[in-house]
Amino acid sequence: MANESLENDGGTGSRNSRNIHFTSSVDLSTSLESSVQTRIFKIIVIGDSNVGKTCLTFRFTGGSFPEKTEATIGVDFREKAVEIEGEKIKVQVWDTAGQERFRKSMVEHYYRNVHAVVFVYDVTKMNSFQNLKTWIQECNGHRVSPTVPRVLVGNKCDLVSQIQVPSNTALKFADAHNMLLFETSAKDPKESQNVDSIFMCLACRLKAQKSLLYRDVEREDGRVRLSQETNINKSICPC
Ligand SMILES: Nc1nc2c(ncn2[C@@H]2O[C@H](COP(=O)(O)OP(=O)(O)OP(=O)(O)O)[C@@H](O)[C@H]2O)c(=O)[nH]1
Ligand SMILES: [Mg+2]
Repeated sequence: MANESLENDGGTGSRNSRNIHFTSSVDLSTSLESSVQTRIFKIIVIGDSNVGKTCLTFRFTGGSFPEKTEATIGVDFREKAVEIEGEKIKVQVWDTAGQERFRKSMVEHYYRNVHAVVFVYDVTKMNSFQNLKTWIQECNGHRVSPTVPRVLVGNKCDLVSQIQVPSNTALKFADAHNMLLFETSAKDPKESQNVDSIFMCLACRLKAQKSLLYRDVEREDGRVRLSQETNINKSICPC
């Protein structure tokens, strides 16, 4: 995947959105000094096309709802620096493509070294909820450890009159799969904090896993990819 560059940013023009670039690489030896500072948590966002994955990740990292999105091709990276109980952490969100034709060559990369998984459905589309089983199977099929935290997100709750997936049905499903359930809206500004809680809750759980390595660099094909700094959001654990 070295030097791979996918130009789509979901039409959002997000300044926090980054495509795949493994071009800014240096020898490991020259960058280790600064590598012990910040942990990076890789969180992937999975689900049917059109459920609002891009909008949710944009809301978390950019703080707003994108006016226009296009189907994600491959993956868009969005990153947010947060501070939890005094520790600076980078939350690296992988906004994946829901359409099979835009994701098939990328699936291995999605699940590789993933720290947490967010499964999204659209509360106004029963089909997107029923398809969660398939997304969970795909995740399990890629040897994602059961210890990797997973959460379930029902998006588009602002469309109250169109809701097809009852909360108690979603809750039962979440319980059965050992996941927390968030019902929210990427569009409704009043839900903004709730959207933040999805990712901050996962970051808090990951922070507690002391086994996760400290790193500011990632080995990729024998080289090292530098990560970029973004705004720091100080927070206490929302869980
Ligand atoms: N009403 C409402 N519309 C939303 C919400 N979130 C997303 N949308 C709309 O749903 C459509 C799809 O949103 P995206 O975020 O692009 O969907 P996606 O899951 O990233 O789709 P793929 O990239 O194809 O996998 C867009 O028209 C958004 O404006 C929400 O919370 N409420
Ligand atoms: Mg998308």
